[in-house]
Amino acid sequence: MIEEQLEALRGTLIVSCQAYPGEPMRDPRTMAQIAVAARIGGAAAIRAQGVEDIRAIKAAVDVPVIGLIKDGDAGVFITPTLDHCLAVIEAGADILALDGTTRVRPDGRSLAETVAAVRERWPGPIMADCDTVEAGVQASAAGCTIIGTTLAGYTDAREKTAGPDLALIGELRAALPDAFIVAEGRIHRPEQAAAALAAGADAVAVGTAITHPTTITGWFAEAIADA
Ligand SMILES: CC(=O)N[C@H](C=O)[C@@H](O)[C@H](O)[C@H](O)COP(=O)(O)O
Repeated sequence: MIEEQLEALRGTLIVSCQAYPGEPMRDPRTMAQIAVAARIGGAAAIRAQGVEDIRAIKAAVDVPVIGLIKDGDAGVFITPTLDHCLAVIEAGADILALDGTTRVRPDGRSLAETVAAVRERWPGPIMADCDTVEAGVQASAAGCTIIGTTLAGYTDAREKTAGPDLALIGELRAALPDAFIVAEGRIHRPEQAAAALAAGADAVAVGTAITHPTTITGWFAEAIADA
């Protein structure tokens, strides 16, 4: 079952549809419309934040929804505790995404304990948002189904690369030949998505460059100001 779900994602584009606290598009209906637009454009899965967005997007698209809950923006903040995991599952996500780093989690559980507790209740795919090779290896050993580079450059462990961390993708592929690896983070141009696959990723997740107009507008405004 999980194998079939992964095969359907191999070589595809995942689109992350998220608006941040206080932003004008922070509305589940808006996020669902963006998700449908991304689906029409070719997204094979949608990544969504928060119980309400997960529910709204699940009802609107016919592709898997990767669900997470962000709590805060420092330390462990992507689906940081078991309770957050259970809320994502309860909201109907097809794939559970959670922090996959080796850092201490707010509820005191390790990643392995969290995954084991989820597994007592739910058999679906789990995506670990990792920052290093060590984190990816640990997450894979803990039973996570998908290893993402989501947090590379967002912890103290690695420099933040300007584009995707292609070196980490290659290192993860070498360390985990059989893992399903998703390249995520700072993929801003189509050729970077292709490069991430060439570096060893099985699928590519893009957020900002497709679904965050404030940032995209800023890129253009800055280029004009500097011209
Ligand atoms: C670090 C963190 O909080 N990443 C979040 C994870 O869900 C999102 O804010 C990103 O938009 C997502 O990972 C996609 O990445 P990018 O927007 O760079 O294409």
